[in-house]
Amino acid sequence: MRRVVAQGTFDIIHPGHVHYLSDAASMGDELHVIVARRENVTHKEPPILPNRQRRDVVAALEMVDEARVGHPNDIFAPIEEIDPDVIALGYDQHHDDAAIENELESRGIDCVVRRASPRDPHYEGELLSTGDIVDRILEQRGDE
Ligand SMILES: Cc1cc2nc3c(=O)[nH]c(=O)nc-3n(C[C@H](O)[C@H](O)[C@H](O)COP(=O)(O)O)c2cc1C
Ligand SMILES: Nc1ncnc2c1ncn2[C@@H]1O[C@H](COP(=O)(O)OP(=O)(O)OP(=O)(O)O)[C@@H](O)[C@H]1O
Repeated sequence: MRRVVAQGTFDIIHPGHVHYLSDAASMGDELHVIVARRENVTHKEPPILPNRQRRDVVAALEMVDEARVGHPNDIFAPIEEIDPDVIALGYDQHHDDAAIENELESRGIDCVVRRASPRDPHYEGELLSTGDIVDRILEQRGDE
């Protein structure tokens, strides 16, 4: 049973997330998703929605076998628990593949690090980024 791990913030779910998770799922037999805790999202605006709500929506997606809110301070704790064969990074995720591979090796976890592919808009106006969705909400509802 080839286990794949995917991860992210997954604030407002959109087709880009669906593409990423489908891509990750195709890399093995079982897809486990780690949903970033709000306090660990420091490289951009923090998510709007609660950890639990973001996890619940990800868990409901058909290609996801299991989803969990990540560890508060050791991002490799869930990796040790899941013991994946593949970690599928998102096409634009800010992580350093080599650094993750080194950490996996130092923890004795036999797992490859791969990158998923990007999903570009299929039509005018399709929004495939949470940040862009929030911007559009602010534009259209911001002054209510
Ligand atoms: C291998 C791996 C393990 C992770 N484990 C956790 C974790 O245990 N807890 C957590 O809050 N975030 C975890 N994350 C998510 C990161 O904290 C980061 O917030 C996330 O990758 C943001 O990606 P995004 O900008 O695409 O949403 C993990 C990420 C990776 C790549
Ligand atoms: N359009 C897309 N195509 C492919 N993968 C995507 C796309 N959008 C997001 N992802 C992937 O989904 C995962 C989670 O993304 P995240 O929760 O950061 O949402 P986001 O839409 O990328 O947010 P933002 O654009 O505000 O940074 C990341 O690995 C990211 O690479």
